[in-house]
Amino acid sequence: MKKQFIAGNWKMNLTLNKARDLAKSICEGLADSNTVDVGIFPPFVYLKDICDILQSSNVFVGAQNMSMEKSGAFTGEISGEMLRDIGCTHVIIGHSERRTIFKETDHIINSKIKSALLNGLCPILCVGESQKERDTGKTDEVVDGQLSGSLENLTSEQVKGLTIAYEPVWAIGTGKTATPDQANEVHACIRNIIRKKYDNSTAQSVRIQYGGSVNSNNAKELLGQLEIDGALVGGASLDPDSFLDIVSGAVRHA
Ligand SMILES: O=C[C@H](O)COP(=O)(O)O
Repeated sequence: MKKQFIAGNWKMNLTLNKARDLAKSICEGLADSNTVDVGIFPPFVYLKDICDILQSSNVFVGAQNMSMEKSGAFTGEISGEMLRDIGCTHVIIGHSERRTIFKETDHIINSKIKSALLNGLCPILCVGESQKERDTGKTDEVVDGQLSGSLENLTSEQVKGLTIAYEPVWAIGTGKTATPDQANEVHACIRNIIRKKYDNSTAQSVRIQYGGSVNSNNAKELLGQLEIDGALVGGASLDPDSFLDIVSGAVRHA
């Protein structure tokens, strides 16, 4: 039985005090729940504070991005070693906003995943198609290409430790969620791609989250789908009640 994984991506939001309050509210609201994995992904500058607040809780803390480089003259960058050093356990890699606004390629994403793993961080790899790609029937092809490039030269053991977030670009921040059937179908396709590239046990071990306008009204049905192992939540993760409601919709699939 796989535990579902609900992650809150705070993106570039909040002030330090609001970030601290949100982390505390989430932690208190979860109490001792260990039937679901929960992680939050604050902006870089708040990470150390939030790691300290949550250090004896069961909430994971991760970054929204990291450098593919180890160290050195890379002004403005943050390394995997730095994230690990302050207590992060996870990192989001290849979010569609990184791919489109910051022009991150699958090659860069692949290097970042390798660097995250070398530093003991668990990556959440994001993939997903644009509206145009969906409309022209290219969803499976796009996701396959993103996975092939991003996972290049990774071993089955490494892939087993990954979380993949399927985030259709057209559903991010738009209020237009994929239907449970649409999401489940692409998740099954992603698992099949992993099965072909690796093997069945790798495909079954990897957790696949859905992301894109998840909220407290639609989470339960999405999370009830057989191929959906969690959610990567943006906007709704900034409100503790909404985020905790989403967490309470998590289930365990056999
Ligand atoms: O990382 C989270 C996703 O981009 C989803 O964001 P959203 O829930 O605001 O649509």
